[in-house]
Amino acid sequence: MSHPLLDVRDLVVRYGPVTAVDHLSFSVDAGETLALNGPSGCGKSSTALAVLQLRRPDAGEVRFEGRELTYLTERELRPLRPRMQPVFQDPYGSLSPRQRIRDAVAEPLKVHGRWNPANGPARVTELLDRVGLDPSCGDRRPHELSGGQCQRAGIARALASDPRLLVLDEPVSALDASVRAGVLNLLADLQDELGLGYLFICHDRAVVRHFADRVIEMREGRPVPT
Ligand SMILES: Nc1ncnc2c1ncn2[C@@H]1O[C@H](COP(=O)(O)OP(=O)(O)OP(=O)(O)O)[C@@H](O)[C@H]1O
Repeated sequence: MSHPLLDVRDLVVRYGPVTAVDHLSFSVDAGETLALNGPSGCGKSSTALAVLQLRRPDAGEVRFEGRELTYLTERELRPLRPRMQPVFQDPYGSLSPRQRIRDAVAEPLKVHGRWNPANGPARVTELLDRVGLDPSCGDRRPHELSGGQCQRAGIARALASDPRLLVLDEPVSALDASVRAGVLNLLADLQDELGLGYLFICHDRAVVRHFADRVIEMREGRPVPT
């Protein structure tokens, strides 16, 4: 039986007395972009963290490729984590400042036991090329790249794990308007090519309308009619 790539039912995230996500349900298919849109504090990032199981939800179900994640231990989650990758807002903050870009992109291959000294370096160069970065960028550190280049490097690192779902938490919000379109076009091309599902979190309604197949408008942890 076919199932959505990601199926979230009645998700609840609380921080003490604050209910950040209040019985939210949605699904994302392969090759589809679902956007969560809404003002600061409406629960978008809390939803992203709960989907990724980086913060365990207080209630609800998160099914990824048909498998319920909320009951799994960290050990059981480990083999699934490469398949659902985050891309965060701050391109500099999501890469280690001392690590060369080439090593940052190679790291997931090494961690997941897919590094082969014979073709690993070529795979890294291929990933850099796929996100529109010159191979020379691989020798630099994050602060030696522009914000847009750095975000592309973060996307290359996410792709190194061969993900099926990208959780994109405000991926272009820290970028100048002039480089935003380039990164969004890259994400659209990657989706077409690889059939990736995107959970796209963005407070900018114009960007969301342009980029997403479907939009959930959120207020206070809940969907509101658009
Ligand atoms: N670690 C935390 N501890 C306590 N409260 C938190 C924590 N993280 C988020 N919150 C609260 O949960 C609610 C939802 O926050 P969340 O960051 O998920 O919203 P958001 O829509 O992503 O906002 P932003 O765009 O500003 O990041 C807010 O009221 C916020 O103050």
